[in-house]
Amino acid sequence: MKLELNNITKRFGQFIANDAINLTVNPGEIHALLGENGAGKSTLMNVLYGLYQAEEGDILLDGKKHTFNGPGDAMRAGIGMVHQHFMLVPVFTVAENVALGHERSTVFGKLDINHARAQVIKISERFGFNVDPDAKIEDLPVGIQQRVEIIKALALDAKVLVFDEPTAVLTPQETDELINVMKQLRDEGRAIIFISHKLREIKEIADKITVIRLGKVVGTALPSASNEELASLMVGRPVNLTVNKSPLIPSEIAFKVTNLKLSDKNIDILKNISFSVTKGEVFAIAGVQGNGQTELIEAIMGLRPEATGEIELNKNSLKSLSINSILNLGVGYVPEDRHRDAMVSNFTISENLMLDRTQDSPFVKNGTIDFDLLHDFAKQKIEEYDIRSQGHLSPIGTLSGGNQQKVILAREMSKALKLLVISQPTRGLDVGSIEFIHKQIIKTRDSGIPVIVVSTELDEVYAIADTIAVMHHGEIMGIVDSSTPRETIGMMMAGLRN
Ligand SMILES: Nc1ncnc2c1ncn2[C@@H]1O[C@H](COP(=O)(O)OP(=O)(O)OP(=O)(O)O)[C@@H](O)[C@H]1O
Repeated sequence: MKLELNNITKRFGQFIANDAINLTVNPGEIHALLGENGAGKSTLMNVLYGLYQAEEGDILLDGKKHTFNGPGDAMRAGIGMVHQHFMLVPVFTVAENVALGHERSTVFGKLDINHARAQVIKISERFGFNVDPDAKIEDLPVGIQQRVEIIKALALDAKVLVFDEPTAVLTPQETDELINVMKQLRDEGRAIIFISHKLREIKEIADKITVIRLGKVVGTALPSASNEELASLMVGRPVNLTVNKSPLIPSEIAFKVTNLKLSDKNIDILKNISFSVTKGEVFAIAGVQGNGQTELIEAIMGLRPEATGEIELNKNSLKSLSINSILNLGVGYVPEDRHRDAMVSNFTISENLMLDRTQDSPFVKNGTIDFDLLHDFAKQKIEEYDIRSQGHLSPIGTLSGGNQQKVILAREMSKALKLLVISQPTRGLDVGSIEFIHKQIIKTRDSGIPVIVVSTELDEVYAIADTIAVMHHGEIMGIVDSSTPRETIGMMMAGLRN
């Protein structure tokens, strides 16, 4: 089915998120949408899926005009969406989730779980998905949950499929598998829209690329374009993807973990972890997601009191301190799940910039908040971090994913720091913002602060790390310096000791 979006304009108040956008996607084509954080990609997809109604413009499927008042209309017309944040009901089974939302469709009639189960099995077999129709969503890893979203779309035989940053939360192997599935869907003649900030993936699978900036289409490109060409088309200026940094100056140990152990139901999650970080050092923890990195950071931040071993910052034990006490010591913390742990959606940007700053808060005087000071601070950070929004009083939930991440980074990196702990610093950020955040991390390091970064992106690890530790199955496979070849790191990620 051919999709045409003609002159789509979507406003939020005075703000124009999509400005007369034209996009045509043919059957059997993977069409990538590329654009900076806040460029308007997700908004356009939400218009297509009936979540938003455009003020102007038309949606055409095989030349026929459609109006979608909700996702149900879009789904029935043959549009499927795999969301950035899954829209599944966690306490329901896979089959129940597949049946949900389809209840008014002719395919399912009423909530027909048996039919849904059969569909799950059939589609799983076709794509080699290995998904159990009776498993509960909340018990499944993210990679499998995503497959459920794909099954849900295919159960209604979606002819146009939208993948909005589907690889952001996947392991490299899951990404490769997803890329194969997308190719298979294309070869079956479906029209596919793919949104990603990862130029490598776009170049690997896209047939065409449309670039959006500030709500407008600014150009198209072929997958053969260089990274630099794509980046500058997207950001509107040249982007330098390598960070300049001076060599690590040997210094005293500021942070130390000794024999940290954690187990859950007799399974060892952290096995005797020991490492130290000096002042002014970026210590990166690499590894495939799910090898204990999350739990290690949680233990450091006081969120895993059951862990044994020692954790010290400037020779003071952090063990048995609460997360609040640790934050109040001057630890900046950017958690991996920003929605759950780092922001309050309906609070403004200003209010979110103040969160967690209870004791040392520069914005609180005599027990009251100095709003003028807070708003000035927010305006300054919006400028400095290039946070695209309608101002400091916008609720953070209305910002694009990448811009939400920038607010959290701005808050944590602006504290009087003794230690900075960041998980997946640039997840969901565009290349221009990645360049900026990497520079900020190096600036923090150069001011003598120890920095711990967890990242599943090897490019990122190499761009900023002085020292690299690789985790595998809850263990550190080796601690090496950043001149170590990628192959060695890759072998450690697969479980071989250095
Ligand atoms: N419900 C809303 N209310 C107000 N403004 C909104 C709303 N939804 C989106 N916006 C604004 O529209 C702009 C486009 O956001 P959108 O999420 O489409 O960007 P994006 O290109 O998908 O970015 P990212 O790459 O960061 O996900 C942003 O500036 C955002 O703040």
